[in-house]
Amino acid sequence: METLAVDHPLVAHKLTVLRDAQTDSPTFRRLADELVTLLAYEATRDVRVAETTVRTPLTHARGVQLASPKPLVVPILRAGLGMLDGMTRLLPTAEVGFLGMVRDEGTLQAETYATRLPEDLSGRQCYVLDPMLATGGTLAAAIKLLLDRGATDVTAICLLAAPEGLKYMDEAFADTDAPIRVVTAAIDSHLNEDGFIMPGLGDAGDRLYGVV
Ligand SMILES: O=P(O)(O)OC[C@H]1O[C@H](OP(=O)(O)OP(=O)(O)O)[C@H](O)[C@@H]1O
Ligand SMILES: O=c1cc[nH]c(=O)[nH]1
Ligand SMILES: [Mg+2]
Repeated sequence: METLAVDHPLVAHKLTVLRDAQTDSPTFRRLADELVTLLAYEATRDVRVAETTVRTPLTHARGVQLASPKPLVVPILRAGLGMLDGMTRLLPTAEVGFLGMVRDEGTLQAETYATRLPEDLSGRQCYVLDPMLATGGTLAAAIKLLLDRGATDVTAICLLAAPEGLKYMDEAFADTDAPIRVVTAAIDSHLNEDGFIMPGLGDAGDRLYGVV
């Protein structure tokens, strides 16, 4: 598995405001959206394109367009939904599938409660959106599901990742041939005893949408 922590002053600035406990929900949503677009720029570096030609006002020019089959973007509900607009702004022609997953806050085990994905993902590049990679249980389960349906490579975009979760993912996909990537704004220090990322930003879903 490949991990990229994006080193850019604008990414660091937006992440700092997201971490701030004083940041309200509307500001949190806007910054998460902006941050995803910056991360998506790096995450889509290997997106498949096909050569094409266009007619300029003067002559012809060679260029590229997104290749078929189109990439699939998969936000993991609920918090990943806060990253969808920022991603599709950069990849407007991508298709979108949905995965609903929730982590049991006692056992830290992820459970899938909704799946709305194409049955066959053969040849598809997939981009999974989830702001928090904590133990890695949620993201690993989501990526396995996509690989089982034939996805050829999977890139996860996360706002924050914990070293424990990255190690778990590394081990989970050690024998997988398909390229797996994690692109994140930062790798934090550790998980606390409740499985929260430290220093982190708290519960991303609650900060985006409120406590349920
Ligand atoms: O790496 P893990 O230890 O599996 O934890 C990370 C998961 O926890 C959060 O979701 P949560 O279960 O809080 O659901 P929500 O998005 O509905 O708030 C987060 O958005 C990830 O999906
Ligand atoms: O720190 C964490 C860990 C899991 N889920 C979150 O929203 N935040
Ligand atoms: Mg949550």
